[in-house]
Amino acid sequence: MNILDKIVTDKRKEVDLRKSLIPVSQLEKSVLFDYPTVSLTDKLRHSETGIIAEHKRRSPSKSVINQDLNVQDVARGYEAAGVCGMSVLTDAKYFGGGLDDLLVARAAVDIPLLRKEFIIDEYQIFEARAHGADVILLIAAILDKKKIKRFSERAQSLGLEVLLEVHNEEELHYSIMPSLDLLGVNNRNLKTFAVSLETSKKLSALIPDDFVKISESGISRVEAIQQLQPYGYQGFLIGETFMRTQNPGKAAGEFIDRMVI
Ligand SMILES: O=C(O)c1ccccc1NCC(=O)[C@H](O)[C@H](O)COP(=O)(O)O
Repeated sequence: MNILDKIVTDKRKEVDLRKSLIPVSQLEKSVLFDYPTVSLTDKLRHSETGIIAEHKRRSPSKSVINQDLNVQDVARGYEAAGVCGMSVLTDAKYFGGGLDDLLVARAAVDIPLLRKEFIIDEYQIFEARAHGADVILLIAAILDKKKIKRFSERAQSLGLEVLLEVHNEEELHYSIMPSLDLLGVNNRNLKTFAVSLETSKKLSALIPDDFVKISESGISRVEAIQQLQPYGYQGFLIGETFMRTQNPGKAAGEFIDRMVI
């Protein structure tokens, strides 16, 4: 079993339990459920830098990254740095996150928030809305075409934007559809953990121009972004590079300063 299979197997059990504890009708009563959302797509289209900064305590590929920080400080630091959006990992078992992290970030900042999660059930989209997300992630590698359509339409009906993540040409072919807002290419092979910016470069020409393109994972230097921009990428998802430091907001600010010189 590869890591994605393991995560999905555990996620199924977790989601079934959560559903039995908190019904959708209760999520719909959350104060945040009807709050206006903020568009990450618009922010990225009008940004010169396009940074989406992630809150990530640990990961299957790197184990512990940084468990000592306070999500509120990280979120405020990222916002002050001028990032376009923040990605909040909500998986507990493999990434040390949780839905509470999303709530704390929502209370702290106004920038668009991405719920970074392994979504396998519509229920998780209602959870995302109820906990203050503006955008959800759908990972093509763990969904079929029917589910991508159903989940993305559901998300948009709730006022959320949808970031679809792909890793290869095959995923791109079956998953592109009008109910998506953003197309992300993950440079990390989630089966082997090998990271290569070539994946973003190779797939860029296959992504229709009407989608905002995001390159995800393995970005540690401004030069990487300068290499990717000519391929049409307007968004860059960065986690470890910022989270390894004691002050991720400061690290993001310094990174952005180097981009605009
Ligand atoms: O990061 C991992 O090890 C990982 C393993 C299995 C599934 C997903 C994984 N990461 C999720 C992400 O997509 C990244 O957190 C995100 O793109 C930021 O990547 P990085 O800048 O390399 O931390």
